[in-house]
This record gives sequence, C-alpha cells and structure tokens, in this order.
Amino acid sequence: MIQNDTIIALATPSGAGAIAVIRISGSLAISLVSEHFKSVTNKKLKEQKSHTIHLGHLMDGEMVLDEVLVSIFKNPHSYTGEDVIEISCHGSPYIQQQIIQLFLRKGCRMASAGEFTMRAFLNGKMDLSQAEAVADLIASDSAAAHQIAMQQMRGGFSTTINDLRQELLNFASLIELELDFSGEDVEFADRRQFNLLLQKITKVLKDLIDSFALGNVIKNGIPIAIVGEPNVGKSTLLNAILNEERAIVSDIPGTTRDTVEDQIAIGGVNFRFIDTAGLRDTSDKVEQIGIARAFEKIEQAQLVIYLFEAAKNKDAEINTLREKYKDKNILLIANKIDEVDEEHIASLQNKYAKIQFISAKTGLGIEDLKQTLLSLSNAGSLGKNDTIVTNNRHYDALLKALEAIQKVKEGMDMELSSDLMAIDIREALFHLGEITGSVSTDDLLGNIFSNFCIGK
Ligand SMILES: Nc1nc2c(c(=O)[nH]1)N(C=O)[C@@H](CNc1ccc(C(=O)N[C@@H](CCC(=O)O)C(=O)O)cc1)CN2
Ligand SMILES: Nc1nc2c(ncn2[C@@H]2O[C@H](COP(=O)(O)OP(=O)(O)OP(=O)(O)O)[C@@H](O)[C@H]2O)c(=O)[nH]1
Ligand SMILES: [Mg+2]
Repeated sequence: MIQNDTIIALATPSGAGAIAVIRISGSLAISLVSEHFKSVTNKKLKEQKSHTIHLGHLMDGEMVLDEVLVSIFKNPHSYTGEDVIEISCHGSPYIQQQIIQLFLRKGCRMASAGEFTMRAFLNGKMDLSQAEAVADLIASDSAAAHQIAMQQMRGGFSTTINDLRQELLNFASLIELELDFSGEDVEFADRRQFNLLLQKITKVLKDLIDSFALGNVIKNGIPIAIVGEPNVGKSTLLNAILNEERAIVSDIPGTTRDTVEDQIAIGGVNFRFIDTAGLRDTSDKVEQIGIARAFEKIEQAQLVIYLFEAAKNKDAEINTLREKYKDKNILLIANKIDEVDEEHIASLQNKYAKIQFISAKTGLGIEDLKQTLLSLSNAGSLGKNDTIVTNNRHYDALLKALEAIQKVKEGMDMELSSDLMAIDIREALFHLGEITGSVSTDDLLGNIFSNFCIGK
C-alpha cells in the first residue's frame, strides 16, 4: 500500500539541543531535499546510493539555512519502506522550524503521531504488535520493561502467534473441505491430531494470558502496600527505601493521613511503594477515611508489608490480617530492632518463618529487604526470551481467542458437525490475527498510532 503524500516531522525532542533530526518520508522526499541541498562534493543527492550520509548546505533560494548532514534511504529499504531523508541540523528551534516550514511550503505535510511507524506497518516492515512495541520501548523506564518491549519488537510474540494461527488455518481448511462433501461421510481432518493441536494452542494462550499479570506490573511498577499500626515506622521505611524524605515522619501516632506513593527501580524492576495511614480504631473522620484507603491499597497490592515494632507482640493482629487476606502475599517485617536484643530477634525468627528485621531509622536491613522484594516479585528472574504480554489489546484478543478455542474443543467432544466447528475456528483465527494486525480496521490503527509521539 503506497501513501501518496510525503510527510515530515522533527524526530528529536522539541527545544534546543546539540543536533536535531528532521525526518521526511514519501515519494517526494529525495527530490525535494535534493533541490535544496548543496553537497560539498557537488554531487546531486538524487544520485547518491541508499544508506549513505552527506555533508552540505540546506538552501532556501540563495539563503543558507544551515550546514547539515543528510542521510538517504531508498524504498523499500528504509524504516517506513518508502523513500526517507533524514536531515541532521544544528539543534536550534529556529533552524528546525525554518527547515520544516521550507518543506511544508514545497509540498510535504506534517506527520501525525505515529505516522512513520504506521507506514512501516502498512508497508509490511513490521506487524502490529511490533509497531506497538516501538511505543512501549520509547516509554520503558526500567531494564525489565525495556527487555519485554525489545523482545516484542524483535518479533518473538508475533512469531508465536503466527505459528499457532498457521497451524489452525491448515486445519480450518481441511474442516471446511468436509463441508463441500456434506452428506458423504468423509473426514479430511484427523480428529485425534486436531485435538492435540487444540491442547497445544490452549496451553500457549493460557501461558500468554497468565504472563499479563506480570507484564502489567512490570510496566506500571509492582505495587507494594506498607501497612501496620500507627507509629510503627511505615513512613520512615518508605523514606529509607526511596532514599528521600518523601513522607512526613513524626512520633505522633496518626501522622500519615492519606496514602503516599512513589516508584523506585530495584535490580532493573520498577516497584511502587504505598505508605498508608496507621490502622487503629479512631473517631477522627479524616483518619477513618485514610484507614479505609489503606485497606483498599491492600486489595490492590501485589505484596503487602505488615510492619510492626519488634518489641511488641502482634500475634493476634497478624493472625487477623492473614485471616482477612488469605490470598494476599503478606510479608512480616519487624522494625526498630535497634530497640531489642539478639535473643528477642531469635525468638521472633523462630515464631515466623519468613520474617525480616529492619531498623528503618538507621537503615539496617533495608538492602536485604530490597533483595527479598525483588525475588518475591519473580520479575527479576525474567528470562531473556520470555514472551510477556503487557498490552491490554493483546490480552483482550488472547482471551477471546482462548474462548473460541474452548468452544471448538467442546464441539469436538460433542462430535459437532464440521460447519459449526468451522465457525468457532474462524473466530479464533480472527482474534489471533487481530494481535499481529493481519486483520485490522482503520479505526483500530488510528487508535493505536495516535498514542505515539509525533515524529515516530
Ligand atoms: N537516524 C535514525 N536512527 C534510528 C531510527 C531511524 O529511523 N533513524 N530508527 C527508527 O525507529 C531506529 C532504527 N530502526 C531502523 C530500522 C530500519 C531501517 C532501515 O533502513 N531498514 C532498511 C534497510 C536495512 C539495511 O539494509 O541496512 C530495510 O528494512 O529494508 C532504519 C532504521 C533507531 N534509530
Ligand atoms: N528507634 C527507632 N525508631 C524508629 C524507627 N523507625 C521509625 N522510628 C520512629 O518511629 C516514629 C514513627 O515513625 P513514622 O515513620 O512516622 O511511623 P508511621 O508508621 O508512619 O506512623 P503513622 O503515619 O502515624 O501511622 C518516629 O519517631 C520515627 O523516628 C527505628 O527503626 N528505630
Ligand atoms: Mg506514617
């Protein structure tokens, strides 16, 4: 599919910089820039080979706009698959604007958000999930998020989905062939083999769907709620982890009213720590609201830190909390160990298998705690080639594909006629195709690419 207009945009961030890159893509790109480029070698840009770079002056009539480097990419060998020119100019906003305006006057159009990448997709340079990974890659702010996006951009996810889709397609054709012979008792598709394929697809889809929970927390930061009674040192702990005076600390019980959240990367994984109001019975209205929020945060958290003072016996409270949140991963942490002796610590250790000991105030045990959190999150153990789903749209399509596959399976078990099974198979094929973009609509594409930045 060839877009007939030529688009231009600043590829580097707006504002002043050492160098700015302006990108032009489309059929006019090379001839337009060639007309305004005076190379130091005097050779016409049009006559240069693809993937070469040239020094010269960019001219608007007799006026020199800037001394620039121009890179040339000839279709189909470019990022977008079209003719592409990149101009590296001096990074003043004035020069950037002068150059862009020159080419807008000469027939280019401003690119919309994500339009270069959309063209790359439309020209078959990448599939939809790879294009989406480009946006994720730009947004990634931790090693883990970066790794997932990179893996998706290289096509790991697409390959898995396409392979499944191809195998399913082969069977769909055989089943549909049976339709042509309806009335005659023929079976082209080997039911036993088909059953195995369905099992395999179900497993792959389920694994991908399960990976979404992990993918999501990696993208948004693993939420960890810090809860406990007033004055046990929750806010001190938050500050110690962040290494910053983020929350107010005081010896007055009930200091923290609202929740306080912040993110930090540990071992390349983003965590979001949530300090909460101390849990107690209170008649103070505002404090009650804060405590209700603390309980909400427990619900949302992937991991809950229950903090208490090492010197105090909290067996009853710990039991109550564990009873109330049976499905939650609750990590017990005894604080203020600077106030107790070794013997006391040993007795707590005996009582609670996985307890951690810290002094939030002195920083003792904080590094160990971070390592424990990293290993509990199991995001640190992310394999290089693991495919992790992070995108809501993919998750939704995977769920629908799985649902359709399960219907096919039920149909098989009930020895349903081929025509009914064919409908469910088509449905599964459709949803798998949605992920890679082998089936897509203009609305969908518009929606996806409009979330990109301009110039990408
Ligand atoms: N200056 C610049 N840097 C950039 C990009 C860019 O567009 N321009 N990229 C944009 O995201 C990324 C690199 N991605 C790219 C992917 C493909 C091609 C390309 O020209 N592909 C051709 C030819 C490959 C060859 O033979 O060397 C092709 O696929 O046919 C260029 C950049 C990151 N850095
Ligand atoms: N000795 C000692 N004191 C600590 C330690 N950690 C915190 N404190 C003190 O305990 C008091 C309460 O600390 P905060 O961090 O405000 O406690 P909190 O749990 O956030 O309290 P609320 O916000 O009221 O629920 C402060 O005076 C801290 O200095 C510690 O490890 N050892
Ligand atoms: Mg507090």
